[in-house]
Amino acid sequence: MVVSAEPNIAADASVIAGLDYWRELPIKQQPQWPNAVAVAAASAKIASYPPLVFAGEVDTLRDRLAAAAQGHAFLLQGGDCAETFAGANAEQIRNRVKTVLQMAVVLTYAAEMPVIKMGRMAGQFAKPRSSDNETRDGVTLPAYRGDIVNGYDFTPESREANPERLVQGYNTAVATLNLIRAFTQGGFADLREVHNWNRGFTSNPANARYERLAGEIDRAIKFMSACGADFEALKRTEFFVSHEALLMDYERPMTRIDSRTGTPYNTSAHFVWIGERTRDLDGAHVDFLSRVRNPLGVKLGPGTSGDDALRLIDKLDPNREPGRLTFITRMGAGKIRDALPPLLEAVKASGATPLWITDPMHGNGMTTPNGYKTRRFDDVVDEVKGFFEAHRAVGTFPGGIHVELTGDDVTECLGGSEMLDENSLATRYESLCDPRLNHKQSLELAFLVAEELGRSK
Ligand SMILES: O=C[C@H](O)[C@H](O)COP(=O)(O)O
Ligand SMILES: C=C(OP(=O)(O)O)C(=O)O
Ligand SMILES: [Mn+2]
Repeated sequence: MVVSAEPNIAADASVIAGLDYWRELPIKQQPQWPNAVAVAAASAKIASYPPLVFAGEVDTLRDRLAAAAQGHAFLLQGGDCAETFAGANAEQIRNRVKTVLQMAVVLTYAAEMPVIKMGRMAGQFAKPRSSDNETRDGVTLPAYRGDIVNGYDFTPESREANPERLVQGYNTAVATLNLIRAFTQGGFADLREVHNWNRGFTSNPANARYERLAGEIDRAIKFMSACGADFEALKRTEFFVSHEALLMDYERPMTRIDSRTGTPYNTSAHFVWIGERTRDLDGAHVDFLSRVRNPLGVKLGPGTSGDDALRLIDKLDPNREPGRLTFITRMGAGKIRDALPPLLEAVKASGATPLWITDPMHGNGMTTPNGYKTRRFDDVVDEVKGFFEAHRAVGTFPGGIHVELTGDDVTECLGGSEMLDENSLATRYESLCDPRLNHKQSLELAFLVAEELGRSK
């Protein structure tokens, strides 16, 4: 990746060779591609395309996350469980960006600190699955693994992994990121406008409980305005993109040597994370990601021991670099109060200071009798509360939230102020994988997290 007229710094041959060492290691959750030659051709094509992000932006994000790890910023990470190619249209991208911006205003006010805005966007196309296959009415086909691998339609043709989708994934990520940059740099993110959208939400009698906080923000903005604050600067905002680094035939060709430093960056996103199912210490994903400079996340489920966390730190952040490592805990509302404190204690005792954030979605899944994967809004909120309680008890900083959400009015999660029930799930269930908070549920969560942030001060 040539980024300047400065002399290019080449990577050591051993660094480049190391980027392929994962091929020697056990690997999980990869598709059964029918045609290895076509996969190699697609990966080579992707490798020849421009990076999505510049390494300097990735470094900026690392600095921002370092501030969060030290208790001076809060991370808001959100977006679809599985982005789709069809969903990469102006309206749906706008709604998601808008939702994250609206949540961020509320959280910024409550936390009294910067909120780092990050989408599960522009690359969240590959899914790990509990089962390799899906059976419907006695017919068994490969599971849907995300649009970058195969189609959702339940036919043998659609479910076969198709390497052309790798290139389509790249192109869709490019188009998505381009629009995100346009929205967040071009005036759409204007603080006053975003706050007005929130007034629309709180003026609904169902959300009266949040009216007081919205009123306070209103007064704060009027005060800033009266003082002559530079609202021009507040028309733009930083926005980072992230996804689970799962599909190696995409992640490897997107990894390039930064000409400024001679070190590898995964240029498919600013931030990538390793999922709960692929975080084996001796596995391919951990090895590969240990070699890139991006800030990394690792999902930690309820079975994680203190020792597991410490060994992940040693492997992924041996130099204890501020902002390098984020632990994304996803314990489940019923387990977090028991499972999280010992982890926090063990890591704290080691002297390491990763950023801790909560994913209150993935430990709270359930399936309704009529077959919908869903989550209860109350469980999501309860896990967030348990996260804050655990950090308060141990004296560590609850540094952010990671949520599956959409800006659309879907009916995928139960509850919230609209009180969605099991019968309403069928009305507008669009997720191809896990259920997302809809626009209103997302805003409501932001107001509830704001209350917790207030308590933590
Ligand atoms: O998003 C996370 C996983 O991919 C998802 O929860 C797996 O779902 P499954 O259990 O239906 O395979
Ligand atoms: C697969 C996911 O989560 P986890 O690895 O925590 O199960 C996800 O974030 O969509
Ligand atoms: Mn998910």
